[in-house]
Amino acid sequence: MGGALWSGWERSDIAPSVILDRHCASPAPPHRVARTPEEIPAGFRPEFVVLAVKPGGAEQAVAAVAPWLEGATLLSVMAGRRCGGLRAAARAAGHDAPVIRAMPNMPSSIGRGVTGVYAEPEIGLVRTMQAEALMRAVGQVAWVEREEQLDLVTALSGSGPAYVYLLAELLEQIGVTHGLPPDTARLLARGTVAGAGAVLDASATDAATLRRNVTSPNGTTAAALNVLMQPDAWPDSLARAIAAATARAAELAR
Ligand SMILES: NC(=O)C1=CN([C@@H]2O[C@H](COP(=O)(O)OP(=O)(O)OC[C@H]3O[C@@H](n4cnc5c(N)ncnc54)[C@H](O)[C@@H]3O)[C@@H](O)[C@H]2O)C=CC1
Ligand SMILES: O=C(O)[C@@H]1CCC=N1
Repeated sequence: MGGALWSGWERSDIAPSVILDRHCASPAPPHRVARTPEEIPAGFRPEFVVLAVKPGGAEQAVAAVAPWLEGATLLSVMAGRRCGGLRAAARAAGHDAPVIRAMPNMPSSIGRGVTGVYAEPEIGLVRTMQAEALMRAVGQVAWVEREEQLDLVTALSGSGPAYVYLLAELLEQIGVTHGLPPDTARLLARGTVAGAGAVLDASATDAATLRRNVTSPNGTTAAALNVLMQPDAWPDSLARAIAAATARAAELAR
């Protein structure tokens, strides 16, 4: 995810930055990569320190970047991990860094992400605007008022691209199972998901109306939707999936 965000930030006019990751390719100057904290230039004073490690690595990562936290805001994209816990980790490392949490998603890598953002109440306007600008560089932004709402955002849009890819995967598999050549099934499945997404993007029409526009009375779509829209079919399985992901985000907080 850090790489996806970076690809957007690199295209924008972000101030000189240092990426700390053993696995990162070298960015274009004036940005640079550090394989270890020791390689971060002395005197570097970042306005934001972005945490994009796995949630379980938060404490270790905060400790590693502690020397650069003075005057900086922590911007975490980690699922679950709460502002309070991250702030405590920063305090334990010697700095009382304010925390903003963002939950982006993978289309951020092509500037088409959607990000839910939450800021601690005492975060000032300048930092709020800066965080918004960072996330707008990779797509659309929606602020949430309560931190726990980010768990639902994580389940809905953070993980959401995986649900859409699963749909493409299953359509392709079913096409092959029922006799289409694999290349044809792949083209049709991917093209359908991508094309339907593009229409959603290009139109202000709500999704239910777009669905109805495809659905001829007594036609093929109606036959399929009669299966998918049964209360115990997609409405139930998707609701349970989102609930499971939301609960997992809350677990990660602990
Ligand atoms: N993958 C996704 O679509 C999304 C992920 N996230 C969040 O982003 C975070 C990262 O997830 P992924 O990118 O999927 O994981 P990943 O495993 O692909 O990337 C983590 C990166 O952190 C680096 N790293 C780990 N510990 C480090 C340390 N102490 N110092 C420097 N670098 C370190 C690793 O080398 C790796 O490149 C997670 O907290 C996840 O919840 C949030 C939104 C979407
Ligand atoms: O699966 C995860 O935990 C992360 C958070 C949202 C997308 N990937």
